[in-house]
Amino acid sequence: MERVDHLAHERNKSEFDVDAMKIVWAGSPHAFELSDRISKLVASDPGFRKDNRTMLSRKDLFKNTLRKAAYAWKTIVDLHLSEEEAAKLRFYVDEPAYTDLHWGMFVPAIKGQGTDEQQQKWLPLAYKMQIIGCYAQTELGHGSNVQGLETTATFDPQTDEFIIHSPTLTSSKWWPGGLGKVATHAIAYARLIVGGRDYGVNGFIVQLRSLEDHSPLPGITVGDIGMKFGNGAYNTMDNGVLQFDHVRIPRDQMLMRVSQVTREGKYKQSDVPRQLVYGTMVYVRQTIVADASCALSRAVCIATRYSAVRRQFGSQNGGPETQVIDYKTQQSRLFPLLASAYAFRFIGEWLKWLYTDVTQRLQANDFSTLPEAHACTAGLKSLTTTATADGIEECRKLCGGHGYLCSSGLPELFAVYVPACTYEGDNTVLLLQVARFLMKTVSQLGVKKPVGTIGYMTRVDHLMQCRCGVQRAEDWLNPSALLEAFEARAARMSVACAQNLSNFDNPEEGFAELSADLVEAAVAHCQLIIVSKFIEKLQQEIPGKGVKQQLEVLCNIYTLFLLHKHQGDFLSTGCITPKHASLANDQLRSLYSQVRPNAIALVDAFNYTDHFLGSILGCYDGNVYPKLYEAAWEDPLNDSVVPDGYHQYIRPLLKQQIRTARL
Ligand SMILES: CCCCCCCCCCCCCCCCCCCCCC(=O)SCCNC(=O)CCNC(=O)[C@H](O)C(C)(C)COP(=O)(O)OP(=O)(O)OC[C@H]1O[C@@H](n2cnc3c(N)ncnc32)[C@H](O)[C@@H]1OP(=O)(O)O
Ligand SMILES: Cc1cc2nc3c(=O)[nH]c(=O)nc-3n(C[C@H](O)[C@H](O)[C@H](O)COP(=O)(O)OP(=O)(O)OC[C@H]3O[C@@H](n4cnc5c(N)ncnc54)[C@H](O)[C@@H]3O)c2cc1C
Repeated sequence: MERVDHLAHERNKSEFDVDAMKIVWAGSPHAFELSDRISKLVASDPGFRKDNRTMLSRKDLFKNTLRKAAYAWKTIVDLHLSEEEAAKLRFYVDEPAYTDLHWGMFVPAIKGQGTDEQQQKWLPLAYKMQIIGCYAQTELGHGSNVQGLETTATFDPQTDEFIIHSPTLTSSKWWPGGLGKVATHAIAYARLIVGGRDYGVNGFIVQLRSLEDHSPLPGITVGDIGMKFGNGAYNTMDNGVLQFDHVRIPRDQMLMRVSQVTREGKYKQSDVPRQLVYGTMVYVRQTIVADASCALSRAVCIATRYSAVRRQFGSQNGGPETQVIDYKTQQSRLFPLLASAYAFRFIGEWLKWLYTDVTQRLQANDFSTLPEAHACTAGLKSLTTTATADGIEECRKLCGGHGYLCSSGLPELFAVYVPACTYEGDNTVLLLQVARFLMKTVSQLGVKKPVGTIGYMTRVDHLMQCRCGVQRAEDWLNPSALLEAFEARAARMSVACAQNLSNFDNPEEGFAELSADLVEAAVAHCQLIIVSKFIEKLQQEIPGKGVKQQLEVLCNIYTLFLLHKHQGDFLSTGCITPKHASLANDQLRSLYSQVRPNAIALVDAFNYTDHFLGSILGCYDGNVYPKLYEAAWEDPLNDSVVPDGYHQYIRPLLKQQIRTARL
């Protein structure tokens, strides 16, 4: 049967080279080729089917995830896939699994915090998956407050071992992914106790399960913590609980890059900063920022295609009704999310560069950029995951009633995504870290020159009193006007917080009292980073007909949308006047009209397969209604015309009503 493209008329409207945009989105021709090839490989293999996920019981779902993970590994080995290809395969398989924590946290923790000898011993085993690891930091009683962890690792000089112990119920490890049912080993974080002295939290490699029959080793109590939010969704993951009862491990299983314990029981701190114990979190936060654009673009692709298919009201003389994408309200909700997906893509790329840079510096014992890397990863993780989780839910609403169906793909996407606002650092707690960094920067102005993402603070005197020069709506398209408005707002909010803080005798009390304002200042700073990196990206050469113009439109939408949404900040700090705000809004409306004919092509540029999207509403050909109709009949509830339970619960009720009616 010939495949009809119901969105062809939309694709014909586009004003730019979609193939060139696909390369910009992927990052390079090589990244595009890789992504395209692996996504098609996964989509065409029935072993990676995922359309029944929301209908399975937890046990069946979990077993199916184990099957897929093993099948993915077999595919990687059989096809001799490179590390890069394997990572893409995991991405397109699109099912959270214990392997994420093994590759995403266990391996990086050993690499970042292990000595050379430790890496040589453990990494080959982990690379071949002869051991499977998890990252066991969080406890029942403490997640955010890492220094409050209670698990102990006490050095026993008699036997040259550490004794790992959970002294209280609240010290039970709680949440680690992969721990519940799969991991054979953990990087367990525990308080290091040597000679009766507490040296704070450190990582230890602890074997949990037998490599022969998978039973927990003596002293280990381990299991799954139970069902989580949503059908399917993150329930493919075995988040676990773990208690240690005086479990002994050899001394050399303490990760010793940051600090060491000698055979004689002496504690030694190396010259790398203690914060490197937190290094794995910095790495993962950076990957989470890159992932935000993937999750948001997926939701936006579904909502954009469906908005072009869906018609409601407005028929004239019996003609077709209006496509809902043509309503200005729909555009004002959808297009900023489309622009955000692109903005997050580019900030993810930049953050990857920053992370690589800081890692190289750390290897050369240059720790100078670590505080900025921590502030950027923490702040951008917070900002992008919050916006993405909210954006996915907005996309569901943009799809009306059908968005609430699991077959739209949006409920599961939301349920899988939303814990990103909590894991790897609660988003508010992370913004407070950014705020601390900003307050330190302001307090050191004149003493230490701010560089990198806080470089704008060198012009603080100008930014405190500059006036916006915008006179006509088009003036808002000038990148300098936009940048200055965002810089002035961020600088003024930080300086105001710093001034308010100075009124407190006790700075910590002041910080706690003003924390809500500090979080807002941190948001302003992080938004400025995203805006400025988007603008920088556009200063580069970007090949392809009309590609750069489209990106300029998206950059302006992203920036002016933020200005509109946060106009309270911009007005109260005096960075702009109500007239400027109103002109910005006029400009935004005109930008929505410019993006409208290109909307479908802009989501096609993500190059997602129908398998990856997992959504009837977002399917490439836009043939939504027949597919929805067919899918309904495939629901297990429709296996029989008369439901199970009819004789037990419906028929007696109906009969009883007949008797009552006769009375
Ligand atoms: C199929 C086959 C496939 C094969 C191929 C496969 C390839 C596969 C690849 C798979 C990929 C999948 C991706 C993974 C998926 C993820 C899944 C989700 C996992 C989720 C895991 C987790 O969820 S895991 C737990 C995370 N749990 C937190 O996230 C706790 C937050 N809580 C804190 O993070 C701290 O506790 C908090 C608040 C800072 C206060 O810490 P505190 O009290 O000690 O600190 P203070 O505030 O006193 O800070 C003291 C000084 O340290 C500075 N500083 C603080 N942190 C710093 C840092 N990180 N780096 C540098 N510096 C730092 C600070 O700036 C101060 O500096 P200064 O003194 O100079 O001012
Ligand atoms: C799906 C999922 C997977 C996870 N995987 C892992 C894993 O693999 N390994 C692992 O070790 N952990 C894992 N975690 C745990 C996760 O890292 C923690 O839940 C997270 O760091 C938040 O900590 P918390 O739960 O203690 O939140 P809490 O700190 O208890 O937060 C509760 C509330 O208090 C607020 N709050 C806390 N402190 C402050 C403060 N100082 N100032 C202002 N407000 C504050 C927060 O903003 C939040 O609103 C996972 C969690 C989830 C949900």
